[in-house]
Amino acid sequence: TRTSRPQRILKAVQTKATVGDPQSVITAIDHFCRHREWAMNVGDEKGSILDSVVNEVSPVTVLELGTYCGYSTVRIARLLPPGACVITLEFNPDYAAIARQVIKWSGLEDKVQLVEGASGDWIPWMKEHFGVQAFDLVFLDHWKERYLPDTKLLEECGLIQKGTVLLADNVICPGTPDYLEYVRNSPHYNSQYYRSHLEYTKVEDGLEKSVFLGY
Ligand SMILES: CCCNc1ncnc2c1ncn2[C@@H]1O[C@H](/C=C/CNC(=O)c2cc(-c3ccc(F)cc3)cc(O)c2O)[C@H](C)[C@H]1O
Ligand SMILES: [Mg+2]
Repeated sequence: TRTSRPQRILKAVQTKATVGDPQSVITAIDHFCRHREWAMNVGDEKGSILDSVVNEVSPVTVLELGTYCGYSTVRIARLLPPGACVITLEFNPDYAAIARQVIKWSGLEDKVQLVEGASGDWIPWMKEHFGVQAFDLVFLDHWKERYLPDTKLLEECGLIQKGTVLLADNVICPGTPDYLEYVRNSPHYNSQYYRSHLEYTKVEDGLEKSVFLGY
């Protein structure tokens, strides 16, 4: 049977990128998705905004919701200092398997903990299982209708504390209206929109950065 798009993305990495060179992995995926087949990676334009937020926060523990092929996992992990790590949740086993190989090719496996499972099942176990006190940065890029319920779950589990930064992809396209309304109207968040474009296109999209102010 035909290969899947994530399998073709992995092949592009393995033929075009250099083992142990995260930037070449990012460049290979962006080139493939811009010139061969579009795919829903955060991409280079929004990826630069993601990079600037990671550098600004200099997080020790990062949570990523929705690994997909591991593109944004590599973008985040390549900027983390020794001792810092990104826990990334992916519930589709085929995507998780591809992402593991992309992360391995980039040489960043020591900074990444890829957990195969659903956010709703794993978030309540984060403290106990991973010894996480609170996340410094959360990157939301999974099913758009899950952004709000998972944010509320993270709050309930005490995984969002004063200073935690939430960075959400696709707040315009496909859009996350209930999440946007929540973080923009809540007195507990200071929210900021970074206008950009849908990956590899001229369509408007953007990232929303929301800093938790405490209770
Ligand atoms: C209950 C499960 C929830 N918990 C979960 N727990 C763990 N993993 C989860 C959970 N829910 C989902 N996932 C995983 O995350 C990934 C899902 C990612 C979803 N992303 C989009 O849908 C999107 C669409 C467009 C787009 C824009 C314009 C278009 F025309 C077409 C497409 C652009 C974009 O940048 C986009 O990120 C992955 C495929 C999926 O297995
Ligand atoms: Mg996205």
